[in-house]
Amino acid sequence: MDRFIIHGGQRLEGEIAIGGAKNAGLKLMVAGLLTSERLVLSNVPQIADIATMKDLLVQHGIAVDPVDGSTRTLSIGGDIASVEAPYDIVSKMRASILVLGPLLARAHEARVSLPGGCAIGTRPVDMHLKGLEALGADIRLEGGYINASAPGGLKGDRIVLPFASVGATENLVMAATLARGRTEIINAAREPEIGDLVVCLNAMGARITGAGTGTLVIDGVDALHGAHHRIMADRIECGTYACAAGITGGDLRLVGGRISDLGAVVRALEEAGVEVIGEEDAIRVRRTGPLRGIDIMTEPYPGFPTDMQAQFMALLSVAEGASMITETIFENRFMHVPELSRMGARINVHGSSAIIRGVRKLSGAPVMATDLRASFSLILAALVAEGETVLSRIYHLDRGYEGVDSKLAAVGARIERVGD
Ligand SMILES: CC(=O)N[C@H]1[C@@H](OP(=O)(O)OP(=O)(O)OC[C@H]2O[C@@H](n3ccc(=O)[nH]c3=O)[C@H](O)[C@@H]2O)O[C@H](CO)[C@@H](O)[C@@H]1O
Ligand SMILES: C=C(OP(=O)(O)O)C(=O)O
Repeated sequence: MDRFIIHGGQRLEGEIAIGGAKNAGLKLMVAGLLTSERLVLSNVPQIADIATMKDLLVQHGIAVDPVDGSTRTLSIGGDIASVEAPYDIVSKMRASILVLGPLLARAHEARVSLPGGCAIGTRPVDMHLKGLEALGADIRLEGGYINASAPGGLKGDRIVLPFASVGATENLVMAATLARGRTEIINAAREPEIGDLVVCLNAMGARITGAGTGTLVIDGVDALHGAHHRIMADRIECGTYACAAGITGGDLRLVGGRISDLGAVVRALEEAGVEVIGEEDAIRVRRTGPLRGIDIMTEPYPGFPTDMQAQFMALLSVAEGASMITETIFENRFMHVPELSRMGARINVHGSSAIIRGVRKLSGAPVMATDLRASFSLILAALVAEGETVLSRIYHLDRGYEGVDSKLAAVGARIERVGD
């Protein structure tokens, strides 16, 4: 298993290219299930989750072909040969559950493994299932699988989500594109990745309005057709490297990053003493003064994203004064705390809140990645720690960050990937 060896103390300066968004790209690939024509996606990030999604689509009989020899552009489409999403793929990547709605919509049946919990929480899928039932699906849980069918096709309805779930909104919006009549999703999630999905679905012939608001209205159509779509820039990758500039007192241009997608992250950076400047097709992030402690609460978009919580925990570990971070989205998303503490951070967790008392310095240590964002928080801490940090289990990072070592090394970090 590969590890990162990081020597702290370097100020980061230069440019980092922000790639296509994992959390948009995965759902956009799934949208390829909705048409027999080709959906061509560009700006595809080269990360493990995208490769897993390719395996899943291929298992359904859908072709996923590189365009002009490059896997940065994928041509997706074909006839559905199997409606089963097996346990070995779904257990690797929870976003696999998103094939359920599209399979039901196009093939009128689906057999999808239940994803189960993961390191950050139990993550049930009850809202996905109830919403699909409202659209007329018959759903039975058997042997760890969701067996779903809608022999006469899905039928539009009004669905009120009890919580603005990103995945449930995406599953239902995709299912509703091919349902008969009108579907309304009330309390829909407003994350920019859903907006990106809606743009693509509409380019494929869907009729969806309300993206970015809490109500999505979908008028079903008989069939979707092929389209070309460029995957939006990854706002979480962008926010993560913004934290790298902030924690090292550096100056980074994050090329391709969009300030409007960062929302509450910009405010939090500024309050903490990090300057954020929007440029044409880039965001410049720099810090010249001290880092200041702040309070953060994670919330659905446009609130502060849970996917940036761990990175801010690292940043605030070396800020002046105390900070409080409250995690409201996932019940177990503080696994980075014991690892950051091993590097000298002073953090106490009380239920869903963590109190962080800033320290003057962190020290390098052997630490372990536990999930995707937690892993990056340890890299951020390592960038300013005295001495050497060895980060193991970096397969978590490979799920969602492309070329972490090369991107960081190019702006001055001392980071090296080593195998066993
Ligand atoms: C691949 C992808 O895009 N993942 C993102 C997506 O995950 P995901 O789509 O899984 O997140 P959700 O918004 O659905 O989950 C939010 C909360 O709702 C709960 N819930 C969700 C569905 C359901 O049927 N029942 C239920 O109780 C979850 O357990 C969690 O506590 O949004 C999260 C919240 O912004 C991000 O952290 C993830 O990075
Ligand atoms: C939690 C995340 O992803 P997933 O929903 O795929 O686990 C994430 O991207 O931080």
